[in-house]
Amino acid sequence: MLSVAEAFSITQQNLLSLPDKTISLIDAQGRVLREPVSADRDFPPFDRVAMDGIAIRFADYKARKRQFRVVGIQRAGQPQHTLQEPDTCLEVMTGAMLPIGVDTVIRYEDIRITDGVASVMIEDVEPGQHIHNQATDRRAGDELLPVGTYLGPSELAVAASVGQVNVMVTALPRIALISTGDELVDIGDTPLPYQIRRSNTYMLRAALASLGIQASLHHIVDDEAILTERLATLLADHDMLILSGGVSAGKADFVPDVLASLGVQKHFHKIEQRPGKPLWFGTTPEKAVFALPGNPVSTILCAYRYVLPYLRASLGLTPAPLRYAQLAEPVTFRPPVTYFLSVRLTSEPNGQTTAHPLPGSGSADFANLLAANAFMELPADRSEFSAGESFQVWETL
Ligand SMILES: Nc1nc2c(c(=O)[nH]1)N[C@H]1C(S)=C(S)[C@@H](COP(=O)(O)OP(=O)(O)OC[C@H]3O[C@@H](n4cnc5c(N)ncnc54)[C@H](O)[C@@H]3O)O[C@H]1N2
Ligand code: MOO
Ligand SMILES: [Mg+2]
Repeated sequence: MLSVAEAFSITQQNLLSLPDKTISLIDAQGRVLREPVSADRDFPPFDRVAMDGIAIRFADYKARKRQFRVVGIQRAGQPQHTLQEPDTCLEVMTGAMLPIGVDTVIRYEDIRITDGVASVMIEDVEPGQHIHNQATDRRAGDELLPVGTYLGPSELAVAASVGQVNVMVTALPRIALISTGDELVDIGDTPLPYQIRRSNTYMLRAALASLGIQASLHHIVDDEAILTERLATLLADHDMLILSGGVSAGKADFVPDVLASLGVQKHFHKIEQRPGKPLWFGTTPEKAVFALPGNPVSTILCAYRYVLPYLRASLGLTPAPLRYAQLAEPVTFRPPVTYFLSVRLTSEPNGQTTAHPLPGSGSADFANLLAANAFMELPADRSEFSAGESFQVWETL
């Protein structure tokens, strides 16, 4: 059976190849950039006044001059003015171009203007103060957003400022989320004693929404012929299928055989891990299929540990930064497989992240996920884990 690292690496070597798409910047929140965005002008594009007040020649101030006749006003959004005569000043507004002939700004709070003459009240004026000089931050032509950038609020602001009305991003994959199982009824139905409402596909849809993906929801009963027919259609209409249930050893666990019969090449089935051991992954030349174990804790673990990193990489995003936390209490886990322990992460005043174990009652105990907010990955080659030891965590945000 495969280790977690081996299974993960197989998924990452068989990514979806997704086309580029040009979309309006207003719709680009959460998308992944496919062409670099560069500065069309310097940042800032001119010597920019940074405080409301007056602009003077520092040489006048240095020569003990403290009173300046106000000869005009330079507002933001106006062409650049010029200060002609010595011992005069211009009022200047934040965001305006610094006028020609001045080099220092003094705030309104530090002057008094009486009868058109500004008197400087402070003695610590520095040359060039309160001016945000042209090109201090970035230069015209600098690459601002490389390919693979996730477009969040700051990135969209920068793209907007350089005139990117449209951006080229990775097209989102069309994904079908499919629950399987005769015991599962619609959430609007009242289950009979031997039935439950399906929940995994709702959980998966929410997890995928973090990447901007709106997956469709489907349900298929445990009938091999029906499963074959429905999966054939869903496969034809989507880039990726994510199934839940029907991948273990039961009499109704038809999913692996049906996927094989549809020409989906199996890359692996089963990983040395708990929960989520029966995870199945396969591809066709253009599509991918993850068949996740049906127990809800297994489903979500496999989604966050394999499926989301797979989608991130397929979209061209850099991997999410690794996260670690310190165990709050000792943990014992005997089987020689990787144990994904449900934990609640808390952040300490010293900056450390602590993981409080919430083992729950097994991989069907999805109510336990309400208190937990991450899985801690405890390595397979040990069974004792001490308080204070640090291990990788996968947040289930
Ligand atoms: N003899 C063995 N039995 C089992 C093994 C094994 O290795 N040998 N593996 C166990 C493990 S581990 C898991 S995990 C489960 C995986 O089962 P399946 O993927 O085949 O899933 P099902 O049998 O269809 O269902 C399992 C469980 O999950 C519930 N479920 C399924 N889908 C949903 C859904 N959409 N929403 C909510 N709950 C769902 C289902 O009702 C079952 O209770 O197998 C073990 N058995
Ligand atoms: O993988 Mo199963 O999730 O241990 O119950
Ligand atoms: Mg089963």
